[in-house]
Amino acid sequence: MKKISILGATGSIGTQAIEVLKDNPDRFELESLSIGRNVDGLREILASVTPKMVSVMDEADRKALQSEYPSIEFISGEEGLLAVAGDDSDMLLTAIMGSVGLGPTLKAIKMGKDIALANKETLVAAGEIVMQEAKAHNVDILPVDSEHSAIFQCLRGESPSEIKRLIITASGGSFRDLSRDQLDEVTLADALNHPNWAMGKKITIDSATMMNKGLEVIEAKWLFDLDIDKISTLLHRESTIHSMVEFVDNSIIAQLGNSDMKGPIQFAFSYPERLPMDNPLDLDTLTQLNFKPMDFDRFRMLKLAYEAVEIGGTMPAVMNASNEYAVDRFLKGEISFLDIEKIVELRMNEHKVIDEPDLETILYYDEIFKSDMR
Ligand SMILES: NC(=O)C1=CN([C@@H]2O[C@H](COP(=O)(O)OP(=O)(O)OC[C@H]3O[C@@H](n4cnc5c(N)ncnc54)[C@H](OP(=O)(O)O)[C@@H]3O)[C@@H](O)[C@H]2O)C=CC1
Ligand SMILES: CC(=O)[C@@H](O)[C@H](O)COP(=O)(O)O
Ligand SMILES: [Mn+2]
Repeated sequence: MKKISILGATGSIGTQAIEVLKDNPDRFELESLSIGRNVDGLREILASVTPKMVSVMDEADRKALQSEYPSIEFISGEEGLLAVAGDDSDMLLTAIMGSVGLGPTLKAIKMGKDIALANKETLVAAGEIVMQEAKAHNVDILPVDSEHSAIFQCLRGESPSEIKRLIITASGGSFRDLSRDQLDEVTLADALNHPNWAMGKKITIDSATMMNKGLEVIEAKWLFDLDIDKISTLLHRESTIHSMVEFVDNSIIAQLGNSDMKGPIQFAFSYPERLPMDNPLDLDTLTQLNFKPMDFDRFRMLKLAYEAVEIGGTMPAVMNASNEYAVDRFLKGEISFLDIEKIVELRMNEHKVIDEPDLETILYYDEIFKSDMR
């Protein structure tokens, strides 16, 4: 029995992960979990599973929940996230949103736990440090992000030296059929309407700005240890091909599936085995697969991400933190859609890069650029 813990259990990935655990009760056991502030969502989870420990964001929630569920240990704040990361499980699913996942992920790695990684912001902010620690502690980082799970599957049994390039597919997001001029008028509700995937709010906005693809390009660089010029993107509106790998002999291997994250989550949990699943892709009704070259003038956030990774040092962390800051303000209705891009670009331009930053330096800039403090 594999013991699994979840950071971000009330979210889109977290709730689907709990479904996967419940679908496979003879294989996986939930050890502990964290949530933020969605206490009703937590109550729904606790109606069908009983973890040993639960971390919540606020102390007031912890106190109330502790009296409601006396058999579960409740902890709060950052200490709570670190306690879940440091528990007795074999694997940690990082389904928390944002770079707040970095500290707990490193803690779990140092404890020798394998990581099922959904939280891409962690690798964008500190990919080099995280991958070095994983190597030092002999820990597997198993991708949950659909594109990276696809690439991971395409690369099974292949030699890294024979990779010509990764081809990360992009749906184009909520505004893919609009010109840049038309983006002046778009609303939050429009932005949250992803054409193919039901996901949390922050990643849905990232998909609409194409920053999601930027984060994914950087995530792929670290996960697969490749130079950035071997990582390409391609518009593919159906999201049926989750991603592809082109090899030196021009062969292209793709992984296909429905827009259902239970597949990548379950594969990360069961790897190297595959377990049966429902919801197969129906090839009989799949009539078309469309492809279009990426348009870097239309989707400038993706260009910024390539620039950030080329510059290196603290720049990817600064880009990520600035994006978290701007998306949060857009979600609160404080800025317009195009302001997200303006803020990220402005903050990146202002930043004096520190080369080869240590963890403390990354955390320092992460905090500053995620706030109004700078
Ligand atoms: N959704 C998807 O299909 C995919 C998501 N990902 C990545 O997975 C991660 C999670 O995404 P998603 O599930 O969509 O996000 P959601 O917003 O749906 O869920 C986020 C989870 O993290 C918790 N959380 C958020 N901020 C904090 C915080 N500061 N402290 C403690 N807990 C916090 C939330 O708690 P609460 O709600 O209780 O406040 C919730 O449980 C992201 O990094 C995303 O990029 C990657 C690929 C696909
Ligand atoms: C499900 C998943 O992995 C998301 O990251 C998804 O890929 C978003 O799609 P786009 O960013 O291509 O719109
Ligand atoms: Mn993805």
